Amino acid sequence: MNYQRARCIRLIPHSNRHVSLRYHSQRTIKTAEKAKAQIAHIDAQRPFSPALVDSFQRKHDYLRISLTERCNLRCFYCMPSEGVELSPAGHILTDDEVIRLATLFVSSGVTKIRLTGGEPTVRRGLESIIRRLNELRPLGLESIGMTTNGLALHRRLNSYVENGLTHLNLSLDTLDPFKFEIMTRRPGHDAVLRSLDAALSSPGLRSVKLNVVVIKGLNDSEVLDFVKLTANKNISVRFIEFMPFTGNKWDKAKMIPSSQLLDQISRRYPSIIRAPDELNDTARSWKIPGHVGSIGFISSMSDHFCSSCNRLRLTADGQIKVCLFDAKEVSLRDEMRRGVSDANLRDLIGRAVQGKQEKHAGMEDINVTTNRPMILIGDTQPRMSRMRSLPRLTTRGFLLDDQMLPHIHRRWSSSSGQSDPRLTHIGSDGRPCMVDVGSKDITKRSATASGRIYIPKSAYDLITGSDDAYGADEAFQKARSKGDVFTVAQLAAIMGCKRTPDLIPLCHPLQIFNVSVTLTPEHDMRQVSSPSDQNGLVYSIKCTGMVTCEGKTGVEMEALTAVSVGLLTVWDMLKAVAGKEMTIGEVMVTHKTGGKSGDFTRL
Ligand SMILES: Nc1nc2c(ncn2[C@@H]2O[C@H](COP(=O)(O)OP(=O)(O)OP(=O)(O)O)[C@@H](O)[C@H]2O)c(=O)[nH]1
Ligand SMILES: C[S@@+](CC[C@H](N)C(=O)[O-])C[C@H]1O[C@@H](n2cnc3c(N)ncnc32)[C@H](O)[C@@H]1O
Ligand code: SF4
Ligand code: SF4
Repeated sequence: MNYQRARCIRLIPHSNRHVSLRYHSQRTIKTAEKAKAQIAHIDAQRPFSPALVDSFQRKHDYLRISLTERCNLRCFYCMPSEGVELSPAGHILTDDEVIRLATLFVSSGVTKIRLTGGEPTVRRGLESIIRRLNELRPLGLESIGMTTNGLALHRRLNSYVENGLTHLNLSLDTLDPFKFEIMTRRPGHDAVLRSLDAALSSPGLRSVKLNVVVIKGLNDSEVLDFVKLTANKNISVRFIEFMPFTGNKWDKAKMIPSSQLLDQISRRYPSIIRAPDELNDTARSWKIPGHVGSIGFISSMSDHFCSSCNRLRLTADGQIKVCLFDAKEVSLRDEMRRGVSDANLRDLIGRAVQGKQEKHAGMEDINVTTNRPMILIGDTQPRMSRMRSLPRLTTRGFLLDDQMLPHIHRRWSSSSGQSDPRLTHIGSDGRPCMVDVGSKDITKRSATASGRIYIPKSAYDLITGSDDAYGADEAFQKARSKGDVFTVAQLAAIMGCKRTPDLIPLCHPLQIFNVSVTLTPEHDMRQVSSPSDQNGLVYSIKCTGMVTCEGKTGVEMEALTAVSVGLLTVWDMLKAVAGKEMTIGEVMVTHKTGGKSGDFTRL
């Protein structure tokens, strides 16, 4: 049975908004009431699958599909600094599985699909997925949206639109290229601006929205600059409240409530007026008379919109997630791979939807330790002035100013807890010595380090399993005969870590509790001198090592050794095919806890 949802333009202001976001004219209220009545009438005529209606009578006609866990940026608010462990390739839904599920959801009443990630544009065959989704229009699908960071969009946008993409949300948190690198931990600001231009001049797109996550002390100084963009661009700029997810160092003090931003904008633009929202929209819309575009506030934290929630999400590894903030998931992938029928699949979806909570927990109570990081779910003061304080160049080439340092970067301090440029392993006689840690307290400590080996595409394909073209090549057979690169390198890293005091002369022997090492193949656009393919992609393996112990001194040397040995092992295993082209770099401590000097995180 096909359950079709009523279709009409919904321009209903929400009723449960923060008071300062709420006022609107009597006329708008009448129009809204009329539209509501029309929707109720049409809904009554066309049944909606009960599987998509939850116990609070919310109808879920909006499906967000995460197409990948991978991303070519590393936004600090979205993923932990040590990265995320990716699902093995075989766990990710195939194109056919995505389309089968999308078809089932659309025939049950979903009218809107949004593709997200990770970064959806890094998914192979995205055009074809959009084209196949577009074929679901006769079943009731009305719009195909995508949320993207825009890094690799400008070249392919036309083709996405030709295949059926109708709505584009572009994420860009800053208009300052330096700050962009700090927030995303990658270069590429220019490319995103090019994508924005391409989107605004694409006649096929029905809407272009700009997502700006506002972080106190980082980009809140740019709010009025973003508002200015709406003067002559037909764009909706949405200011998003910073939300907590596993590993993103959320802090209430860094989140600026939407109402505060609205106050700030109203002071500069007193004539600002409330604009109609689309039904179930996450954003409250406002408009400045005379501006072509509009602005919106997504206040997920300070003033949630759960009562009108119509969203379901499908993670890249095929789990249905009924709420962004609920860690519960049900694997549709496993059932499909067991050969379940569509009817049983729909029942399973129905049971998950029935379990949906009324709303997310309060701001302080959201359990961020058990939910996924945002990247795996799919979904500050006057402009930083270089006059105020001289920017500093960090070792990774990032510019930081003094205001940002307390929020995002704690500098190392010496064992005495004071900032001290003295070399602790050189004694007063100028000779090498170990640091006497006898008087220090035993504390629980951890350190995470990471590093990267850049490799050519052919080697990347070989170890990630997409190397059919090289199957017969002797050098490749030799490299392969050494075994699974990832497993061997992981073991080598763990063993290397345990030998740290034998390798580094003045290191203390420590009793290590745990060593965890991950190796992640990545390909993305970078400005490094490593060889890239014809699309400008650079291929690398990132090694991350986390070590914990209880002791009188830290384990950062152990974490660094683990990473270095892991990367050297990848080199050894690949040298037959890529020896002269590989580069090892970016070895650094990214996170540290415990000890007198306290916690440290490097962005
Ligand atoms: N609480 C909550 N916030 C959400 C949800 N989906 C998206 N958001 C918020 O909306 C922001 C922008 O997400 P987008 O991917 O652009 O999606 P959207 O705003 O729903 O997109 P539209 O289809 O244009 O309404 C995210 O950063 C979240 O803050 C949701 O289901 N629940
Ligand atoms: C997870 S991303 C995935 C799609 C794509 N990679 C992108 O960045 O647009 C979807 C949206 O979530 C937003 N987001 C990520 N982490 C967030 C957080 N902690 N709080 C609020 N929004 C967040 C991003 O800014 C982006 O607009
Ligand atoms: S917000 Fe988007 S671009 Fe940034 S790390 Fe997350 S998935 Fe990638
Ligand atoms: S928090 Fe959950 S219930 Fe609330 S709007 Fe988001 S997905 Fe819907």
